[in-house]
Amino acid sequence: MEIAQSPCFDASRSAWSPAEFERQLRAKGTAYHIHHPFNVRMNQGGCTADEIRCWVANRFYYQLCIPRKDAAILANMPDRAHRRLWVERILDHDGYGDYQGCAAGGMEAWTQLGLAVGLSREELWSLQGVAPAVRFACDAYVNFAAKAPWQEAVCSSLTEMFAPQIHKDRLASWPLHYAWIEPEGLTYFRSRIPLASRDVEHGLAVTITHFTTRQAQHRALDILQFKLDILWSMLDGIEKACV
Ligand SMILES: O=C(O)c1cc(C(=O)O)c2c(n1)C(=O)C(=O)c1cc(C(=O)O)[nH]c1-2
Repeated sequence: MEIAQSPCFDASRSAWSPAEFERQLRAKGTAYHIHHPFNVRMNQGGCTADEIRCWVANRFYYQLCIPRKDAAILANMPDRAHRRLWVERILDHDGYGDYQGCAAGGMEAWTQLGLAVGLSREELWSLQGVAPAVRFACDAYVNFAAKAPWQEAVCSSLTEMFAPQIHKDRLASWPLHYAWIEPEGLTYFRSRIPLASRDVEHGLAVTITHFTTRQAQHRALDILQFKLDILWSMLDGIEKACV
């Protein structure tokens, strides 16, 4: 898949230091979907119950795609040490073992969110309410992860640098604005905060080690922008389908 290239940079300039490269990656947070009008309105309490249900049902497709894209990356990773770290991401979402407690996994936690907002398990898992634009956006992420060199796919996961804040915002604002949602329904958001930070530590280490010329570092920024665009497009699709 072709990633759009940022317009003007001088490839002959020397590489950024790791610290400056990380700063440049983190600066991409200004384009995170935390700033999307639908997300802003949702966190300000402006959504109806139907709009919240619609967002939860559509976002479930993203939840479903994350372990599939992580499995695709795992398959492309030649190195055992990286695979040992990466496999945790799949288990985080799919769950493992006897399905008690945390082992139930993120998709089950998202299902509990669905139940808390008034969706049935069947409605959620049937994917009936998923808008085509949301499917296309999520599928683009899975396809990119399967086809790109694994380090590029790892780089595309770095939007997780910005995810703890979006989860914290929901934990702070939803109980105030949407008191009808049982607090246990918000467990998914709470659970992701430490996991996202752990994922980012590995993702940043891979990215900083792999993209070592100025040209490559710009490529990493373009990949991150591609993933930011996926998340933004998802919310565009959700806004169109749900409002
Ligand atoms: O709720 C959100 O806004 C949000 C965003 C993102 C993200 O930035 O990609 C992830 C998640 N949540 C999330 O829960 C999650 O498990 C996750 C995994 C990944 C990834 O790219 O591997 N992103 C995200």
